[in-house]
Amino acid sequence: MFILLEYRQGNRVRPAYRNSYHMDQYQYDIIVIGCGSGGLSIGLSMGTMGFRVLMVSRSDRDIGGECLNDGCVPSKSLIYAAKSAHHAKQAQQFGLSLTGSIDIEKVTAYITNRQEKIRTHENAAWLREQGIDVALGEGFFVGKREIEVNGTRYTAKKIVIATGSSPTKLRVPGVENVTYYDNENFFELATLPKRLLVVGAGPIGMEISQAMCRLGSDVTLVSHGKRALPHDDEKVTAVLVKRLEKEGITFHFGAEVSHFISPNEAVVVRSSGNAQHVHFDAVLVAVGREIRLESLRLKNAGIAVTDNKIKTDAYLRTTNKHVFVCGDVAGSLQFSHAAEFHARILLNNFFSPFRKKLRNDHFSWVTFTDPEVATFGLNEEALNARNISYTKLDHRFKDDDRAVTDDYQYGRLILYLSSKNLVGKQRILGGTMVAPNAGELVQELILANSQGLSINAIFNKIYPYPTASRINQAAIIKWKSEGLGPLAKRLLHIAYKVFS
Ligand SMILES: Cc1cc2nc3c(=O)[nH]c(=O)nc-3n(C[C@H](O)[C@H](O)[C@H](O)COP(=O)(O)OP(=O)(O)OC[C@H]3O[C@@H](n4cnc5c(N)ncnc54)[C@H](O)[C@@H]3O)c2cc1C
Ligand SMILES: NC(=O)c1ccc[n+]([C@@H]2O[C@H](COP(=O)([O-])OP(=O)(O)OC[C@H]3O[C@@H](n4cnc5c(N)ncnc54)[C@H](O)[C@@H]3O)[C@@H](O)[C@H]2O)c1
Repeated sequence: MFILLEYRQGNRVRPAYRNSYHMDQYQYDIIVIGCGSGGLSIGLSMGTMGFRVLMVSRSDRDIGGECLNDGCVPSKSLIYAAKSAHHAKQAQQFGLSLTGSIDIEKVTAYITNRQEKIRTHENAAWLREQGIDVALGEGFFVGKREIEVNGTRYTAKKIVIATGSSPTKLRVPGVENVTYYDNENFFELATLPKRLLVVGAGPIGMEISQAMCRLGSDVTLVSHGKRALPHDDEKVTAVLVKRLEKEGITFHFGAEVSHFISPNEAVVVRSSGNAQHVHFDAVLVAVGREIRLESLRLKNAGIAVTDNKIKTDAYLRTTNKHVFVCGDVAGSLQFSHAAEFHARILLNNFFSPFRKKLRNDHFSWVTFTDPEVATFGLNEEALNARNISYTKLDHRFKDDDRAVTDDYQYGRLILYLSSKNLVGKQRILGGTMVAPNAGELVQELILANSQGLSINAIFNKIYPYPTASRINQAAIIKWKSEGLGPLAKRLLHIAYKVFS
């Protein structure tokens, strides 16, 4: 029933018609507060269907949200620049000689240029061309179905809050004296910090640490957690950490910055109590996200908040039945595609009597380090918690021909398979991979997982040799052949005698 617009691909959309059926009691059919990944998905889809849509953004530059302005797009552009530099250095083993060093201003210019390309279809004028009204300013509630922006009030049948999240600040003594970055100012770097201290080993800390190390910074990473990427499989993240250590990053896990002695010196204390001094020129803080709700004046709309989170039901509906949440502000998984997924659920529920709940059982994410870490479906903890029986495949890449030619024999794929059902069908319940381009390699596994396909869909597929994704089939073939018992082998021998 609904069309989810692929706005990031720059499709031009014009409403096929403006709806003739107006709910004149309200100025708009829908108001969306926040024009990031979630808000744009909802607003553009509703606009395409001819509904009267008002989108609210703090400013024109804020359209595109964190993903375009301070998140995915600048970080992936930075990673691309760093990867190019890394590959050039790698080519020295084949006789190429390199001179010179990275010009960070050129890297920053590249990042800005990529953002501007996307901004051509993520800005107020473009949205208005699509027939969507845009109000620029901080939006807040003044009633159950009414908001105010810059002194003007607007009403709508439904309102969606898609206001995102903000970086958690590091609050330790002396922090006010250091050169402090988080994702909101990091991508405008004017100079390359010679020594960069990164706090936090989540996806931001890991992706940016590697990129900056490859661009020439001496990177030290300090993280509370005992390991990197706490939401991914430990065995897989250990492979990544080993690779990054080889590239020159120093890790301090189970540790925190207790205080800064000077603008260039931090005291790092391990959970054992041992303290160590770390010297740096700049600090990048990536210790998670906060949801800021004060400015929305939610009380005016009867929207309840618990533990600084908007109270919602499984359908992303707040305690005000006309108001919904979408994206990071929902306080669930915080990714651009999670925000798009929320938008799909809301759009479905706006138009269908068969309402969908938010369920993350088939969700996936990728950390864009090199190698990438890709995770999808249910992990071991979730399977055990739900008492689901499973078989675990732990497949190494050491004998994979493509891993040999392209030098990534360290790769690893973990898959969780269901038990056979009554007709002998086995499904992929979840998995994780660490390898170059793992995010692309697992796509067929994600399809099998989300569509409930049998593992035979992978087993029977003909893969061109030597595509990297043959590893998915290799894991299943290896497991099936190891499972051949004496009886099965005997039957095969008999069949061979009889039929050949
Ligand atoms: C460095 C970094 C890298 C990332 N990389 C990835 C990645 O590779 N892949 C991925 O899937 N995710 C990634 N993410 C996460 C992703 O950026 C977010 O999950 C996503 O942008 C959230 O979208 P959203 O629509 O919920 O919120 P946002 O994109 O934050 O949009 C919210 C918008 O609402 C506006 N707003 C807030 N309050 C108001 C108000 N009262 N009135 C008007 N406007 C308001 C804000 O200014 C903002 O423009 C990354 C994040 C960071 C920080
Ligand atoms: N590739 C991607 O999809 C991608 C990339 C970047 C960000 N994101 C999204 O953005 C979110 C935020 O990323 P993030 O990396 O900031 O957060 P995170 O919550 O994922 O990780 C925070 C890290 O900081 C550590 N930490 C917390 N407090 C600390 C302290 N005081 N001292 C030292 N370490 C501390 C934690 O142990 C953890 O390692 C992610 O959860 C993800 O949803 C996604």
